[in-house]
Amino acid sequence: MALNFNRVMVKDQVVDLKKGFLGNPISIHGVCFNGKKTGSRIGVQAVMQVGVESLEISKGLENLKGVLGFDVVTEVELREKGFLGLRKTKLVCTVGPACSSLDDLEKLALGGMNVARLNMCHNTREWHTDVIRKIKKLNEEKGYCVSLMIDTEGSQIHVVDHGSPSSVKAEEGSIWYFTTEKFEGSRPFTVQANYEGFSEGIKLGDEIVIDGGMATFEVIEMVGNDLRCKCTDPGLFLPRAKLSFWREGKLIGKNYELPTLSTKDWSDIEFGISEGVDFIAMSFVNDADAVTHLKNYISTKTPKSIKVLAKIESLESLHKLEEIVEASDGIMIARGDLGVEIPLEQIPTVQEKITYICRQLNKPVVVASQLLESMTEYPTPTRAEVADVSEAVRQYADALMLSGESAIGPFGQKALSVLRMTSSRMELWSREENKQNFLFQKNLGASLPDQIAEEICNSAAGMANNLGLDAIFVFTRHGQMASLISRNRPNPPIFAFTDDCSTRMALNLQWGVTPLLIDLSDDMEANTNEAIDLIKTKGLIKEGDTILVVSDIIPTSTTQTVYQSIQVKTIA
Ligand SMILES: Nc1ncnc2c1ncn2[C@@H]1O[C@H](COP(=O)(O)OP(=O)(O)O)[C@@H](O)[C@H]1O
Ligand SMILES: C=C(OP(=O)(O)O)C(=O)O
Ligand SMILES: [K+]
Ligand SMILES: [Mg+2]
Repeated sequence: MALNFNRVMVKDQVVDLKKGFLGNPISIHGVCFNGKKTGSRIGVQAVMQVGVESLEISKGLENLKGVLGFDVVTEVELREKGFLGLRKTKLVCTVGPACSSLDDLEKLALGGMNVARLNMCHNTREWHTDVIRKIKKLNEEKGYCVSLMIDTEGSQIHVVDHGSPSSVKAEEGSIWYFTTEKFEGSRPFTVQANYEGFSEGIKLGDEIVIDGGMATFEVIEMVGNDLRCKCTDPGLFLPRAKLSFWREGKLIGKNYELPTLSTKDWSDIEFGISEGVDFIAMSFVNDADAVTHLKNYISTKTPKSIKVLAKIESLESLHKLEEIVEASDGIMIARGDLGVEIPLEQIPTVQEKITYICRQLNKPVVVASQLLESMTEYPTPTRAEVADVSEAVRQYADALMLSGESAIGPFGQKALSVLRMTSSRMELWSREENKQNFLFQKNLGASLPDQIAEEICNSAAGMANNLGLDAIFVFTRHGQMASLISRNRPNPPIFAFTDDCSTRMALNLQWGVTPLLIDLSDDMEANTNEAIDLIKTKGLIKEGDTILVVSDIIPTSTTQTVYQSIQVKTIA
């Protein structure tokens, strides 16, 4: 439901919420309804539903941001399909020129896009700002809940110019000149690379592989820093094609001399922070330190919790997988570049291993690249692509990602619906056929309350499955409890009630979790009743439905007892 009002009556005075009250930015802090004072967000809903008698004003517009309760898409899905029908696997769409209008973005949101990804490799700052504003507008004015992710360019050796804006064919035996020197207009058989040191350490006879195998060249002459090469395996140069260097069948680790985050990446990160994005995906992470460094940096720059996803796309990162997963807030399996660095036949097993480790260590994992590649051009996917998507769902990835399919393809919405339907189908099958693979439980918590939380969440998932309950309600400030339940991949949907906007947006990437914004107090009984009422008033829960309620709200005052509980409630 959207907060689609700009003005309210405050003590008989009309207040423009955008302009503020007496020159101060304002938010609705408390609302009197039927003589009873309620908190901010509950109150806001009362405003919309029945009108209010009076408002109390406090500073900061924060409370107005975001939307109470369900986002519009989940609400419709729930109404149509019931609790068990809610899709568990989350969907990420790369936004590009083919889908950047408000209308197209709304269609993707309606089609189930949970996270919009902006790849900072492409396009201008203004273009990215415009897309971010549009998505926020859809969330705030129309009640969608689409999180924002920026993806850093990373240090990669790639083609800047190969003499054409589109792809160019390299024929067997043709001679090409690789340089970093910029050239004007068209210079046939010349390729400009982005990185000065691209040819350092290269010897005669080494190979240059384009985009992980699109074409291959052999170095036949060194001309200063430039290379003259002969095409030994014909193929295509796409714009911005990636270059990798091989000797005697082995990758030469050239990328490692470059920093994980370039000057441009830092400036893009600065931009992401100032625009208040929810996730930063970091390209070419090679160790945990790079992730920790970025996370620390973000925490000094903004109070908002921005999640850092490490992209696994280098050979090096596979050697340090566990430490990288532990240091980050989530992982993206960037199969595109990974397939340049390791033999393609290893991708499926590596993917399975990464998704499993992420689940054990309780970090969300996104499977990315080429899921429905043929749909970048054609309106239907190949059978093999559908099988690949299903396999990622069977492995319990948290999320699936579209790249060119949505960014530049004319069938982006259709590709999204293929992801949606394929994942729902696989989820249903796993559940009905009892194919779920259970997790080897690894204990994560160090302190007693953390260990209790973990045990509660493991038991909650088991109980919900064994008893065939309708839904799991979890109250969570930082999202930890919700993700611990999600880690068990239970059958019923997980409704995560939080009063923190960034927690809500971060939970959008977690398997089976529907995040809802609500007013939370230290009184758990009141919280539970409010949550049930919220769903009841919408007619989405009925008498006799049985839900599991999990909470671990550590009270704000130290004199109160810590309240960690698990209850079963049958709706009266
Ligand atoms: N913001 C953008 N502006 C223009 N083109 C884009 C944008 N984002 C993505 N693209 C296009 O979509 C393709 C797929 O995008 P992406 O998933 O980011 O993969 P990659 O950059 O690795 O090819 C890109 O190659 C590029 O052609
Ligand atoms: C997702 C990936 O990264 P990017 O699109 O940024 O190269 C990938 O390499 O698969
Ligand atoms: K990138
Ligand atoms: Mg990549």
